[in-house]
Amino acid sequence: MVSFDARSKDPILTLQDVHMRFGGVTALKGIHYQVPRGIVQSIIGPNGAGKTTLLNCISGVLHPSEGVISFLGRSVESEPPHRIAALGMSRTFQHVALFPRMSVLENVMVGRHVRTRSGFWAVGLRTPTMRREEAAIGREAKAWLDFVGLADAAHLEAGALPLGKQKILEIARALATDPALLLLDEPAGGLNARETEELGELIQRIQARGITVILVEHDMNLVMSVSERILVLYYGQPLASGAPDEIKEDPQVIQAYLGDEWAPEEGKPIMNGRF
Ligand SMILES: Nc1ncnc2c1ncn2[C@@H]1O[C@H](COP(=O)(O)OP(=O)(O)OP(=O)(O)O)[C@@H](O)[C@H]1O
Repeated sequence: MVSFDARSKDPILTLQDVHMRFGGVTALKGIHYQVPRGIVQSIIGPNGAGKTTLLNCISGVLHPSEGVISFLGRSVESEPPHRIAALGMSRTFQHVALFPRMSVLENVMVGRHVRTRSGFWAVGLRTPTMRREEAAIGREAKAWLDFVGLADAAHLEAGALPLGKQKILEIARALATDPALLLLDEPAGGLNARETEELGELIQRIQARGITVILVEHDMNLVMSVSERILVLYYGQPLASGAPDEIKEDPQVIQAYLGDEWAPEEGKPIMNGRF
């Protein structure tokens, strides 16, 4: 078992003995882990290793069968997703989940409403207070679109954007909740090399704003370039944890991913493809 002490004494997220069972399948088998504030923490592992299940447990989409998950010092393993979001955790999904008929700007405004008193649908009543709040939400949503580089697309229908831009829009919507912790589930899936590079830059700018990022991703170039620390999951258990250079050279990780016959030649990068 890999147990990792946080560098910081005040981790943003702590997992203690987290198990997740689906009938006869045990997707997570006793995860102990801590994520320090302010880092980009990646979670990698072969298909079926339990990465998405772990994100779902952290964000309240699933409740773990056993174990404790603390976010900002508070146990959240039994909380519903909206309450966890209100505490300052936000996420994107592996498959884009936007409102395709709404504009790009409106999609971000929906994210922002997590933080407001009136709520998205109540705005339809249009009292003066709500109108003021709505105008402020619009300004903040525009600022986030600007931040991710989608300001020019603000009034387009979200469903009309190419996939790469829809994925960035999902990130803008997640950021609009003002998260302390942002979970990204395979954000590079379906992106081309240039878009993936831009995504990497965006993740670094998000981190520079003080937001902790947990990244689940198969694109190893992206993972290696943005992560401060990487957790490798294998059959529902942590196999290794460390800085990118340590993970690249970890024989157990190489074996888990590639098998002995794919061991790299001396001096060549190990993880430079998609798994
Ligand atoms: N709702 C579910 N019901 C039953 N089994 C599930 C469910 N969700 C996940 N599993 C199983 O749990 C294990 C972990 O799945 P998970 O999707 O978390 O892996 P992953 O590492 O995210 O994989 P990928 O890289 O392919 O997305 C797999 O064996 C999967 O079949």
